[in-house]
This record gives sequence, C-alpha cells and structure tokens, in this order.
Amino acid sequence: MNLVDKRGLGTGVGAAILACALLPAVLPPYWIYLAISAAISAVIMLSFGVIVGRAGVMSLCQMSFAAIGAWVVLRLNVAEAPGGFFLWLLLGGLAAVPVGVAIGLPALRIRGVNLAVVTFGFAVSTDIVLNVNPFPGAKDLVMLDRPAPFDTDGGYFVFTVIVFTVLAIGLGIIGKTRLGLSWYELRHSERAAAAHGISVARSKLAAFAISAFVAGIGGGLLVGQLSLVVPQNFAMGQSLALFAVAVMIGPHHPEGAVIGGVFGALMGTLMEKISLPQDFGGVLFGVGALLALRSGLSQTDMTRLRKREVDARKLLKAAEDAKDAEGESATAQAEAQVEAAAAALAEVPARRPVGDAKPLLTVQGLTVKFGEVVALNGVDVTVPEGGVVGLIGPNGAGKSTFIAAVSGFVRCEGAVALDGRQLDRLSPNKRATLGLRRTFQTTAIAPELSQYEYLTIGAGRRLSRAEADELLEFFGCPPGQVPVSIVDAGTRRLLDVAAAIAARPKVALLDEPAAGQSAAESLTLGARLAEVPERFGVSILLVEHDMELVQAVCEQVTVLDFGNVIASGPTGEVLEDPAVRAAYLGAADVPAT
Ligand SMILES: Nc1ncnc2c1ncn2[C@@H]1O[C@H](COP(=O)(O)OP(=O)(O)OP(=O)(O)O)[C@@H](O)[C@H]1O
Repeated sequence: MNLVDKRGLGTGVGAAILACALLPAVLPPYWIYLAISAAISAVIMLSFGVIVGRAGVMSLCQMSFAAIGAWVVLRLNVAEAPGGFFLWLLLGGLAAVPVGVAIGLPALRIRGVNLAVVTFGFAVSTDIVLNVNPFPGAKDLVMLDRPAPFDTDGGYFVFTVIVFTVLAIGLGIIGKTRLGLSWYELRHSERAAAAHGISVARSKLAAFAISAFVAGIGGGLLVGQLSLVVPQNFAMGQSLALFAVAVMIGPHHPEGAVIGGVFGALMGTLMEKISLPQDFGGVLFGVGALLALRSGLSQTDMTRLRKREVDARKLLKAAEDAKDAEGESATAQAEAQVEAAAAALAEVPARRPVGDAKPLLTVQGLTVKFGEVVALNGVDVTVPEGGVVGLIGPNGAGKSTFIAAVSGFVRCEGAVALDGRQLDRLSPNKRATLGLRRTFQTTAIAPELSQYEYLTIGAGRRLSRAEADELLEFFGCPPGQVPVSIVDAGTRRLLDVAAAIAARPKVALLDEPAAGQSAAESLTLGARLAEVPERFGVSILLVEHDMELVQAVCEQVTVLDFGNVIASGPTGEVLEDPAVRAAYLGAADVPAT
C-alpha cells in the first residue's frame, strides 16, 4: 500500500528519458511538431483521467479549462509580468481551478447525462466568449517566446514530456491516497462512499479542481507550442473528441494518457495519409467510447485488471498447493473449520457482558414512511458498549430501512444518539466519521480495486500491511493483492465488513453479512463477529436471517414485523416468544433453544 508504485515509476521515467533523448534526434521537424502536440494532448488527457476515468463524471468541458490556462499565460505575456513562462504556466493552471470548482457545484446535485449537458453548456459558452473576445496579444500579434533551453521544437518537446511526467507522478500519488481511491468508489456508488465517511461533495469538487488545474496547464503548454492561440484550438468539438478517447482508453493510467494523446494529436494526420476524411477519426473514437461505456471499463483498466487477476490467481493457487502439501484434504479442512468455529462460539457467552454495559447507540421512536407505507413505526433499539445486538424479522419487516435511517440515508422521525451525541441532523458521511459505520445488503465495491485499496477507503487512513493482513485473515478474505473483480459475492460482503471494522468505529451496523455463506462459513463468521467487540473495540448491530448465527452471537435481539417491534430482550427468551415464532412461520425456521 505504498503511495508510489516503484516499478511503474521506474518504467515511466525510463520511457520519458528515452523519448526525450531519441525522438528529437531522429524525427523530422514536422513529426517533432506532432510529437509536441501529442505530449500536450497527453497532459490534457491526464485531466480527463481524473474527472472521467477516476471519478466517472461525464465532463465535456476540459478544453474550456485549457482555454483559461492559455488565456492567463497570454495575458501575462502581453503584460510582461515577472516570473516568466514557467510561473505563468503554473498560474494558468491555478486560474482554471476556481472555474473547475464552480462547474463542479451542479455535479453535487446532478449526475450522468444531465451533468454532461451542464458541462457541455459551459464548453459552448466558452466557445462563444472566445469567438467574441480574441486571446490577449492576438490583435497586435504579441507572440510568446519560449524560454531557453526549451526554445527549439526539440527542446520544447523535452519540456512538455517533463511536465507530463511530473503531473503523471503527482496524479499517481494522489490516486493512491484516500482521496484518489474515493473517486473510484464515487464512480460505482456514492452511497457506499458516504457510508465510508467520504464527503461526496468534497471529493467531487476536488476531482473537478485538480482536473481543471491539469487542463489549464495543458492550455498554457499549447501557447508555448504555437506562440499564439486561436479559439478553434479549444473548440467544444475538441472536448467531445478527447472525451470519447478518454472513455475508450482510460487516461487515468499514464500509458492510457500517452496513447490517448498520440491518438488525439495524430489521428487527423493518419486519416489524411490513408485518404480518409479527418473527421472519420472522431467517428472511430465515438464507437470505441460506446463499447467502453457498455463494459464500464476502459482499455487500460481491462489490461491492468487482467494482469492483476493473473497474478492473483497464481497467488491463490500457491496458497492452495501449500495447504494440499500439508496433507489436509478439502473436506478435512472444512470439518476442522466447523469444529473450530463451534468451539469458539461455545466460549462466547462466558466472555460477553449481558446487557448491563453502557448504552452506545440509542435509537428512540424511529419512524420511517415511504408515502403510505409505514416501514418503521416508533422503533426503539439500544446497542450497548462491547455488545452484539441482533435485529431480525421476516422479509419486508423494515430491518434494512432501520440501518438506512440510523446511518442517515433515509429521512426519519425519532432520535438517534451515538455515545451521547445526537446524530439526527447529520449527513451519512459525518455519522460515519463520528464512529457509526454500516454495510449494505448488496455490495457495490469497485472491481478494479485490490482488497488492500478497499480497506484503505474503509479505514479512512493508511493501514499498515500487517493491520490489513490481520483484518483480511480474521474475516476469511483472500490475500490483499487479490482484486475485488475475482472475489465471490459472499466474500465481498465479508470484505465490506472488514472495511467497516478497519475504521474502528464505535458501532457497526451489519446488513446480512452471512448471506451467500455456507452453513460452516456462517458459523465461522459468527465466531468472528462475537470476537469483534473485544478485539477491535467495535460494538455491532447485526441484521440476519440466519437464526443459528443470531442465537449464537447476539446477547440481545429485537424483532420487527411490518415495521413494529414485536419483541425485544435476551435472545433465548425472545426466540421462544410465540409472537416471534408466529411472525416467522413460513418465513424462516426459528430453532427451539
Ligand atoms: N425506497 C423505498 N420506497 C418505498 N418503499 C420502500 C423503500 N425501501 C423499503 N421500502 C418498503 O419498506 C418496507 C421495509 O423494507 P426493508 O427493505 O427495510 O425490509 P427488510 O426487513 O430489510 O427486508 P429483507 O429482509 O427482505 O431485506 C417494505 O415494505 C419495503 O417495500
């Protein structure tokens, strides 16, 4: 879980040095000029990589941000401002940031195609403004002079490659931080991100701000290449074509940005060389983008994921072979697992406090209505410190709605307090950061993440390798390098539980974590959950249909039926209650104690 992928960094920097040493020496002047265009396009591609590739936001106005960068550089050039081109370039990037944030504000309320329309609207407005107001210096032909030692085309190519490399490394590091990883989560599920304590608004605005900065730098670089720019350099059609390339190729990985940049810059020339109309390239990009949108993954995502999966499968096979070498058959292992789980569960009641601990989560009079449907009607539940409390009931009783309301995802009446603090008016991510975590019945984990990366998102901090390994082993998940894409649905739930516990919240609300598990696995999970309060300092509210699990792990249980509490108290007594047995009749077996 290092912030820098040393192998990738070595390869990338090596390739950049090679390109800088070779291309200016061997390419004819026109192709050097095209190589500069490709490097600048690659920088602009990086900006698409942040907003489209990582955060999954359909932004069609990156060239407008580039135009702002170009405008600032030219304005400072005309004014002969101190600092020179390098400083102006930086200021051009920074000038695009507030505009990026302003464009990002609507993204807090709208998404998908609607957001694409908003960003496209901005691109159109920029087009109109630029066509009416020429770039600074255009009237009097005040050109920008490239600074030495980058004043020749070959030298300027080297400069653009250096800028690209620095930006790619910076974005790579950001991508490994919680902010960067949170963009992946936003792309798949904003609810899951909020449940992990991520402020969806802040995360999206940061993506807009950073992508606008990078695009602004790209615009400034274009001024350095052309000495003076015209509105057509930033036309909305350009934004559209580059967006399609970005969706297709995946410029959030440096190799994707380079390929995208080369395509973007050279496609016109290539089409001309094979006697096809230049615009035909745009059609090809559009078709490629549609295919990528259908699969949900870009070309570079797929290539990287396949490699990760191959490596992970080797790792899993080696672990399996090691077990086989120990001579234990799969059946013997499963039997040993059940025996161990049963033994661990047998010890649980002796270790647990029985209801006399301090209340940690108190929910009073919780009422949720969906139109005419009263999903919850004045429900009271308390989770004591160090306790595992069950919430059960037949299908549609209101259990998931309870978790959604307590964690802030659903409007409700009533009072929710965590460790004495009222949570009622707080957002889901605020509740999560205060120590109330939840899992979902249906997980929405980004498949391209490794389990280590997912734990980092869940934990809200960088976990040490040892801590992450301990959590994964404890919950029976595969090794941390294994990508989520090849983890089965049942194990993804366990990973979700591990990510919730990784944050060391005060209380974790677990929504059917044993669904999809075999009887033996469910028993094993029970033993682990019973251990969680003591081992990780996290109290649990457990929603489950597996009555054996509930009976073994929960000291207290509350039963819902049609949104009403029909019984609450020590598990053994409640499960014997005739009203509970009647509610469950035909819905699930309640084993007699
Ligand atoms: N968003 C919603 N809009 C309208 N009705 C809803 C919504 N969410 C839940 N309900 C209704 O609220 C009631 C409780 O649903 P909920 O999913 O909480 O039950 P549950 O006990 O979790 O069921 P299960 O065990 O099947 O998950 C059901 O009648 C359901 O149809």
